[in-house]
Amino acid sequence: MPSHRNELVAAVRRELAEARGAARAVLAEAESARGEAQNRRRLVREAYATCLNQLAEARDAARRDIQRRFQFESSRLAGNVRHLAALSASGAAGLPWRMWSPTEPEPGARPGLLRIGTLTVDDTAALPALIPFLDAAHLNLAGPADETDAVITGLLLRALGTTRPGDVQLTIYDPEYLGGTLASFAPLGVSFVGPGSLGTTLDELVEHICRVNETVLAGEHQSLADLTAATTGPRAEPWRVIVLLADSATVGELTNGQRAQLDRIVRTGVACGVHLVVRGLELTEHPSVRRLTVRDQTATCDLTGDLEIRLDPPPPAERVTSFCRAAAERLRAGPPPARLADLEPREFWAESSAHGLVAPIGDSTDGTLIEVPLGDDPPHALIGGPSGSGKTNLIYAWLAGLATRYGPEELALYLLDFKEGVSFARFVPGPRDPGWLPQVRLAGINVNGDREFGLAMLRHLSEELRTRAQAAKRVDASKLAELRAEDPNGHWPRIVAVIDEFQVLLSGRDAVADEAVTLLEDLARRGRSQGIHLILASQDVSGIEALWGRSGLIGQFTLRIALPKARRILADDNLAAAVIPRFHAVVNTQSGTSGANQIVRLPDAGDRLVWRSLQRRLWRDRPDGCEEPRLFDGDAVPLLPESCRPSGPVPSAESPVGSSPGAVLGERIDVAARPARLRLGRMPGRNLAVLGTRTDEACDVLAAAALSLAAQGPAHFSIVCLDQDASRPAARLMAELPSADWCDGPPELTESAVPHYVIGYALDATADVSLRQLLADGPERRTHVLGWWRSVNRLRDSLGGVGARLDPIGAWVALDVQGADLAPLYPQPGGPAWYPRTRRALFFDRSVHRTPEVIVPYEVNSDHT
Ligand SMILES: Nc1ncnc2c1ncn2[C@@H]1O[C@H](COP(=O)(O)OP(=O)(O)OP(=O)(O)O)[C@@H](O)[C@H]1O
Repeated sequence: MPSHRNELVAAVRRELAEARGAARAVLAEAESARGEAQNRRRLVREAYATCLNQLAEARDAARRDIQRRFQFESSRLAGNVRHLAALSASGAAGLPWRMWSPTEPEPGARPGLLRIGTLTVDDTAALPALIPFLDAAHLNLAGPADETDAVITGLLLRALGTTRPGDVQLTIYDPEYLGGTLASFAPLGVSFVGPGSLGTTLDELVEHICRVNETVLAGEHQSLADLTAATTGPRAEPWRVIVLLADSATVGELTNGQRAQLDRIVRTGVACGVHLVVRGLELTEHPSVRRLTVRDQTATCDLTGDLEIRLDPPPPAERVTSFCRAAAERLRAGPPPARLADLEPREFWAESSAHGLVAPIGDSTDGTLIEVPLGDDPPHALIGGPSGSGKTNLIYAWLAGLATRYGPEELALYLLDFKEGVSFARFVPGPRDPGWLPQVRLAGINVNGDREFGLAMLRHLSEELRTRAQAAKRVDASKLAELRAEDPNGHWPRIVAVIDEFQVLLSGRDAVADEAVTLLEDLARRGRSQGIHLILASQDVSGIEALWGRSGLIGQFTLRIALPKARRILADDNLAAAVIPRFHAVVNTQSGTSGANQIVRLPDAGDRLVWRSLQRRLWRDRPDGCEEPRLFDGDAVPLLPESCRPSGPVPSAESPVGSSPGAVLGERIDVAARPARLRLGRMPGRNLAVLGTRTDEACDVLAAAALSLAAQGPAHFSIVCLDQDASRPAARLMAELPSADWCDGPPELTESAVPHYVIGYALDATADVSLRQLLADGPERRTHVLGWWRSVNRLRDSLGGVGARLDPIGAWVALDVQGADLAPLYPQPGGPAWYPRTRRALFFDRSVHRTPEVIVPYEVNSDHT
């Protein structure tokens, strides 16, 4: 039994021990789970805290970013708004009062907005608060009278300061103070309306609106603003601004009729330039009414919604008074003369010259531009005025008007100035400005000594006239418009040739003057129908007298422009030129008859910078292939062209240039600036004598001849230099020639496989007889002498002395030798008409010339070594 009990106890103990063990295990497990859970909780807590921190940081960063972007965007937008505001309310429309001064409006520009104060949006810097007025709105103000009146004073001053004197007519109705409120505007000729006259004033305005609609706009334009934008010149009608400073009594006194008239003005006034500025009275609802409520130096406007406008202080009273006095003074003096920019059209190069050229040169006293025509009638113009009267300035103004209207396809300009000046140099590329006036084909400056260049230009135009006449004949056209219609792909611009001080060309009873008159007569007579127009200007009565003697010529110049004190330009009984003031001109398209005068005020067109910026605009727009103009500068010495130097590969003996290579002697005075050449064939007399004592020029002529011959094919040169002064240029020439000998005297005549040229400096210093043989027999054996003799007599001595024949000298270039001294070398008795000029030479080749030709010896070495 006890053992049974013991077993039971043992079993219970065992079970208990097991149970305890199991419970312990469970406990341990639970403890470990709890630890784990606690650990997780801690981790989660920590993660949560980190997350919260990160989120806070991210939120802060995002907020900072948003704030930065907001600030950037808002300051960018504010900058844009400020920029737009500066454009919309420029100058007097927007400047603060301490810097304020009136601004002259651009011609045809629409009025902008007017500043009344500033706006602050969030924390951006203050923006200008602008409101529309002229050509845009009526203004209806509400608020205390003194504050609204201050706003009205500022607005009126800004509106008047941005328009021309007289462009705004002001009417003020001020029943309370009888005009006292805005009295500082009185000098402008303001109409002050008394309490009993409001009805009449409103009736008049309604009448005015009817008249503008009926006669000025006449159904063609929606508003005066559109009409002004579509035309040049002053505004067709001034703006009418009516300021109604109403009080409670006025409101009660307004009759139904007056109210109805006011409503009509509200509806129709803006398009006709009639604007109301009303305080103390509610205007009827209309899109053109802008409402402003003023209180405590601030305002709200229906345009800016709830944004508060901080109002500008009113303009200082003395500023208003001084402005009004100055404006009244300007009004009395009339509008200022047009500026060069006022002559520009709205759109450049939009005109066709098929039927003529029309361009303004200035304005009349009322500011209307005066246009000058050139075409079939009148075809040519004569400008006259004493020195300093403004002829050049007038030509500049005319050219500006033409060059901005007609592109290079429509107009070609040939400009020649015989004055000792460079008036036309600005139109061609120069060291400071590579641009040019795209219409200019040719410009001659410093031409006073080179009448031959005038002649060359006339010959060129005459050639153009012939080409046009032939083209017109082919298509049976009798004038340029018809030729252009028949040949739309042809290039037939109108040509305008301006010759300043043209009398220089006609002075002197010589061949140049004779030929010039003949060519001028032909161009004047036939140029009309072929689109070639002449503008001749002169200060010298004798020049004009020269024309009067040729009725065939003067009769074609039906457009006359006389500057102050010009004589003989207008008809004898037309005295207008004697009485016009400075910088004015009489334009007369009826050959100067009295009764056909138009008086023009000329703009100042001489300012180089203004011209340069205009020309740059035109130059940038030049069409592809627009060539640089040819410039002839009488004071410039042309350089021997590179193509006339043997620096490149010289043609070989197998490809000779021909049997008579051409020696280049100088530049011809012609439109194409071609080199003058002397052909040296195997014929007797094919030698050249350079005559005169100007060593430098003689050396240059010989060097140009030799180098150009060497550039044309294989040749051998013998250099003979008998004058110490010429030894340097001679040595330099020798160094540049591919095949040359230095000889102490004229070489013997020998057979030569290639042409042999003897270049002789101061050949009159030798009595060597071999020279005579070279001259006489050389050319047929391909040996030619190109020599310099210091006088014709010495040349004769070289050829055998008194009685010697000069036949071996077939061509000569004379420098400082008088025409009479050249008689022995010239076919006509008495010698050519030639008066030596610096850097000019007379070239005569017996075998080609009928009369000698003036050339400009090239400078061969620009460094003068
Ligand atoms: N409309 C004008 N407004 C202002 N200045 C002008 C005007 N016309 C000419 N001038 C000035 O008067 C001066 C003389 O003008 P310009 O050279 O055109 O006269 P000109 O008749 O060609 O004289 P000249 O024959 O002696 O060369 C210049 O200084 C020029 O700037």
